[in-house]
Amino acid sequence: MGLLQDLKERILIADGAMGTLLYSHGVDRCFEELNLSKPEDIIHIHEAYIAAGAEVIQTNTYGANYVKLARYGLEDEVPSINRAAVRLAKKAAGNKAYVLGTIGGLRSINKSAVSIDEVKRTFREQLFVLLNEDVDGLLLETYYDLEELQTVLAIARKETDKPIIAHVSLHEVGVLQDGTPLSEALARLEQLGADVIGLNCRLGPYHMIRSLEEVPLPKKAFLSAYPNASLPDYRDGRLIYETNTDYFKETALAFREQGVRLIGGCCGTTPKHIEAIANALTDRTPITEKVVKQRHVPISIQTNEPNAAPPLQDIVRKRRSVIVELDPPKKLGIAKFLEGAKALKEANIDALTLADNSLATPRISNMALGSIVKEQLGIRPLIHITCRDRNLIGLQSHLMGLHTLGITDVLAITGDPSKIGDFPGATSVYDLSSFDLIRLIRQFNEGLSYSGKSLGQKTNFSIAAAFNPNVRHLDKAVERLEKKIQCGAHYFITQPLYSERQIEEVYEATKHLETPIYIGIMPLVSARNADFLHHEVPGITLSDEIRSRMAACANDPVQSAREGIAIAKSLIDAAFDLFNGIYLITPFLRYEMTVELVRYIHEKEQAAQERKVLHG
Ligand SMILES: Cc1cc2nc3c(=O)[nH]c(=O)nc-3n(C[C@H](O)[C@H](O)[C@H](O)COP(=O)(O)OP(=O)(O)OC[C@H]3O[C@@H](n4cnc5c(N)ncnc54)[C@H](O)[C@@H]3O)c2cc1C
Ligand code: MET
Ligand SMILES: [Zn+2]
Repeated sequence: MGLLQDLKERILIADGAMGTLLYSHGVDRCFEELNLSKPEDIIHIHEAYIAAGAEVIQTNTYGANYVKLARYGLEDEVPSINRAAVRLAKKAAGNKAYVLGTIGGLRSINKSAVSIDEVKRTFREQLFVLLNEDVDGLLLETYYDLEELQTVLAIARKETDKPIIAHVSLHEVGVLQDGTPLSEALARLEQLGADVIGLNCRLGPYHMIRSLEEVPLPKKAFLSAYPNASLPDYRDGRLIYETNTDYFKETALAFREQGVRLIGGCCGTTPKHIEAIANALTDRTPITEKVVKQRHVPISIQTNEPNAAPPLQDIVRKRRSVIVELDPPKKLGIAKFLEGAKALKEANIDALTLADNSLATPRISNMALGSIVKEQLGIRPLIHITCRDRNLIGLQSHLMGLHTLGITDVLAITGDPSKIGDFPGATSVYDLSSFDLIRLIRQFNEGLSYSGKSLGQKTNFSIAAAFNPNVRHLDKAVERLEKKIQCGAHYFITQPLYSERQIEEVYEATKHLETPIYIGIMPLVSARNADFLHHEVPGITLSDEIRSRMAACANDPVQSAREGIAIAKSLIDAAFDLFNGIYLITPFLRYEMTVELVRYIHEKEQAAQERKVLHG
């Protein structure tokens, strides 16, 4: 008899957690390395699960891959650790249990932390060792990212005919983190050839059962569930799980009612939990019919008001567009800021962009000021959002706040690291990369939170992303733009550029993109300001001519500003015919400078239009 033949006829019981069990016994190092250094401990755990009733056990190889072992300097031990793991499990199992070779997912909340190429490479290496050791089947578990699981499952299916069990992990009931309903995800896994499909980790039985209520009995595959013992509690720096195992008796019956044929445990479970399941399931006959609960799809309310202004990406595609940055003050008191905002509105800008603690220095919240300029002055605020200052919870709360305030224009950026700012000891969060943040906002626009949970409404964000052309290899920066477009960026805004030649180079390097770009221009205010940018800001190089022009008026602030404006005007001239979008950065709240430049752009535009009319 084989594993699948058995599953056809009856419910099988699997083992529970390895990692959390070791951890609860005080092991606080690489769990998989113990296959080499403490083999008897691992055998002992396998035996305890079998004694409790497990008929299917898994190798201690959840994190025995190149990426995770490298954290312990053990990346060269992938073959030896996996080989040892299978031998230990087989020794414990004898002919009493099937041995599954476990491979764990790599991507969690941060999708871009591990590339798909790396996923494939890492997976193949571990897969071949496990298959060579002749496991009875494979357990692909704890995959939050469906793309990753589909990729590795396809590889495994090509390489072996042995049973493959494929498990996703959920943050929310019934839905994966990208919004895919569980039933659809499992159907895809079945289609890719998984023999057993189901869930493990993150959720306890209650939420898993609710999730499975929406899943029909698969046609060819079998369902499985390895719930956590409970939701974890955080005590004295440790994650603690519920230890009451009676609850697992009731839930085993509920899993059976959902058509689950392979029931085990994940984090926090122990041999006692498995024993409870085994005691409860005296009748191992699987159900063959099931009433499936319809997934509750919340009605999405589109927030797009009929007369809402078109998004900036549409405006800049059609006509000249000027947006201006006016940074929130570093001190309390916003009178001068509001004066500047008003003057810029009168000069006729399309949006006022508000930085998010730029240079990692605290400023008045740009959300607060954005709301004030919108409500009091009728200005369209464009809010920069860094990944530096807010974790995944804070970012989502921030986005919901912006939506609630009716602010729809955002710029998703990594953010200058805290090290460079006024509080170098502060944490730079970076739960998400700029790519992930762009994806998150796009997901909000579909009405879904990061974990795939419905937000009840769709947001309507227009998503800008940053473009830094001040790098050695412009082609690499352009590759990042392409990736940002894939993630959902609607348009780009560049760092300030300081030479006509560079503006042309940027045009040449990006003319194949259909996504609009606003070219950044920041007027210089003094020779010192020019020297600072040239010598101290990575990537920014000012031409000798510009620096000597600024140096020539070093002791005359009025003349310096004039010269700065003149230089900015020639940069505008260079950008004018190549790009519709101009992004002006106001230096040190000196808004009279950017006001003058906005006027210059509009006059130039008007003259160009008149010429066009004249010449037909
Ligand atoms: C329009 C604009 C507005 C900004 N506003 C703010 C703000 O409000 N607050 C703030 O703190 N910061 C701000 N910044 C700065 C920005 O956060 C950092 O400069 C950032 O690293 C570049 O943009 P990003 O965050 O999208 O970078 P990403 O494209 O996410 O890049 C992140 C990091 O990857 C590396 N990288 C990027 N491109 C390359 C390349 N071609 N070659 C090698 N390495 C590369 C760099 O280390 C870079 O810092 C702004 C930048 C721009 C262009
Ligand atoms: C993090 S999910 C659990 C992985 C593995 N099955 C273990 O119990 O250690
Ligand atoms: Zn787990």
